[in-house]
Amino acid sequence: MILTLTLNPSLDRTIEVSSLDRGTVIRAAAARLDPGGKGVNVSRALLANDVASCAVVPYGGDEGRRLIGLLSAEGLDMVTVPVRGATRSNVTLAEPDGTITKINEPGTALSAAELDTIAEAVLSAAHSADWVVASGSLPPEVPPDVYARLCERFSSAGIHVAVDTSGPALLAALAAGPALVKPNREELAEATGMPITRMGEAVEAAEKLRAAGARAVLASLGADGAILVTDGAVRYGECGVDEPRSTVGAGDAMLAGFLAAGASGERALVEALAWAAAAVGLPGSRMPHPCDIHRDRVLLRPFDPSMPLGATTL
Ligand SMILES: Nc1ncnc2c1ncn2[C@@H]1O[C@H](COP(=O)(O)OP(=O)(O)OP(=O)(O)O)[C@@H](O)[C@H]1O
Ligand SMILES: O=P(O)(O)OC[C@@]1(O)O[C@H](CO)[C@@H](O)[C@@H]1O
Repeated sequence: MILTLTLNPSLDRTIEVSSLDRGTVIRAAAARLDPGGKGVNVSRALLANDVASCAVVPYGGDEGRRLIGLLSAEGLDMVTVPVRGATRSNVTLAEPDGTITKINEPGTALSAAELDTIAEAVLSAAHSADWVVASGSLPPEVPPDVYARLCERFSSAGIHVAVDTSGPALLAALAAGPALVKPNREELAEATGMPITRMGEAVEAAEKLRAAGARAVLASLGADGAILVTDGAVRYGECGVDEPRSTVGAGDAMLAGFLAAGASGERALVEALAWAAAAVGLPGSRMPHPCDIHRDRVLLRPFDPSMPLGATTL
């Protein structure tokens, strides 16, 4: 079983616009609402592919109740923790050429008592977990070492921890020795202070994250695919998408596919790339089902350090 923790979940509203003209009234072509937050999406992708998962989800206010309603309608196995502050809403503006503009609210602060309750919920749900996934940004005032402390706790109990976050929370988590981190290109650059313009720099940055404590690094590089850097091996692959609809949540689908396939080696990388590409082909932060996933489109290639990386995407 894969347990996910999302300290800062969201309602994800996707608004399709024909163009984005600042300072004008824009009439939207369509809109959709998805449950969101990185760990929540990992659990949704696992559920869609019949892999056992449970999501720990703090929620508050009308938005929080709506979030839990949407997740219940999907049939997600959850431990919900009521908190005082309202759950945030994140907005994606999607243009016809695939350009995405995303506005993420900061979320509302969690008190020390609320954090303790959430940690207890994670600890009691983790008894049957093989992996704990700590994903997404931290709400305001949450100490940056919160994922690091979870990591220490679970690693000593023999439960693997995967972390997908950014900034100080990622740096603190690295020092606690997570089994896996899943940075995107911006997070790799931010965590290492290196510009990432070529594949060789991405691998070098991933090695720095390993030197800082992560055992394996699955780095997502947008349309350029992903690298898996482990002890003694660098693997690279990509997967084309016929008609990209939304990259939002593609990294979460990638992490879910990787864990579902055993979290190591080529097979897990193929699965990660196939799930991520499938998510890119779906609107909003919809997670892929088996019928959306095409493993035969994945190409694993020898890694070329001089390969330039394209423009970054969200
Ligand atoms: N335009 C694209 N075409 C094909 N595959 C893509 C494209 N964009 C993303 N992907 C796939 O999705 C994976 C994850 O994308 P990205 O690096 O943008 O993750 P992310 O920033 O963590 O996403 P999110 O935080 O929204 O989940 C990439 O490694 C790649 O495999
Ligand atoms: O603000 P964070 O926590 O970094 O990211 C939150 C978020 O952008 O991540 C998911 C996609 O990965 C969305 O469902 C959600 O809106």
